[in-house]
Amino acid sequence: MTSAALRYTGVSVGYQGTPVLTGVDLELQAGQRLALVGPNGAGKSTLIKSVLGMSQVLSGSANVLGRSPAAARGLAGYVPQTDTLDADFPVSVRQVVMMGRYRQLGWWRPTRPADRRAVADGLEQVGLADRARHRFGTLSGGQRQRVLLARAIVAEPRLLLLDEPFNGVDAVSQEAIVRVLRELSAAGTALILSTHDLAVARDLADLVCLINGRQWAVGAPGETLTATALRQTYAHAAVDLADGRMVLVEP
Ligand SMILES: Nc1ncnc2c1ncn2[C@@H]1O[C@H](COP(=O)(O)OP(=O)(O)OP(=O)(O)O)[C@@H](O)[C@H]1O
Repeated sequence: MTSAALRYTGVSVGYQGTPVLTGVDLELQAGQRLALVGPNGAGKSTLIKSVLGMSQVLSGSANVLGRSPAAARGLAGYVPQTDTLDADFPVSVRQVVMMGRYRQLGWWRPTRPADRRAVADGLEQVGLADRARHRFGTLSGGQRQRVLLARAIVAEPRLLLLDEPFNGVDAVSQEAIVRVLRELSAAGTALILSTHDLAVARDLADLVCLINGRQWAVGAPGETLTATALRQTYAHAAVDLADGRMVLVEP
């Protein structure tokens, strides 16, 4: 039997020895899509970073692709929030995507035909084949997000983490990203994405994890995106379920 893509048992994560999120119990199998949902400062990015070895696991047992997060470093794919990147970075779209091949290639080696094919396929998959020669910084936010997704895809990770991939993304880019994520999970990639959008979580995820300083719930969207669980997690926000829609309302 192959090991789970991710298994966290009683995990606390944080920085410099101080926890920001506690009580995390998660198990994710190949091909499953997990949405992390919670308010600003809930610990979504910190949890994602813990999988990548970029924040600390302070207690409990954390297993990533059958290893400790430190030993799994570089194995999981990562699509960061685009607003954390320097858009003036003087590189072409193709060069950004090629960076995803460096782990397999070694950055000191010339690219091989297989790498160039993978980059072309990755750009095709996210619908940006015609932008390959463009400068990364000239693209829109949604297009840049799709380029970063292509960069992650070409590394062929078994586990892919995406930090708020739909932030500031228009409907066309969102649709393109959702389609690619569905294709990836159908091919066996396990996905973890953070989002503030409850409709995205409901429609895209097999599992939803509600967090806010601690884990409040994990399970299928129908079990977790309930008024009671969302009120607990968001504390200050009311939840209006009128018309079957779930909306977070500031008091
Ligand atoms: N490098 C860091 N060092 C110390 N504390 C940090 C660091 N990064 C984040 N934090 C703190 O950890 C807590 C959780 O932040 P995190 O970014 O994980 O939340 P989030 O759920 O992703 O929020 P948002 O929705 O606003 O992106 C916050 O209180 C934040 O100030």
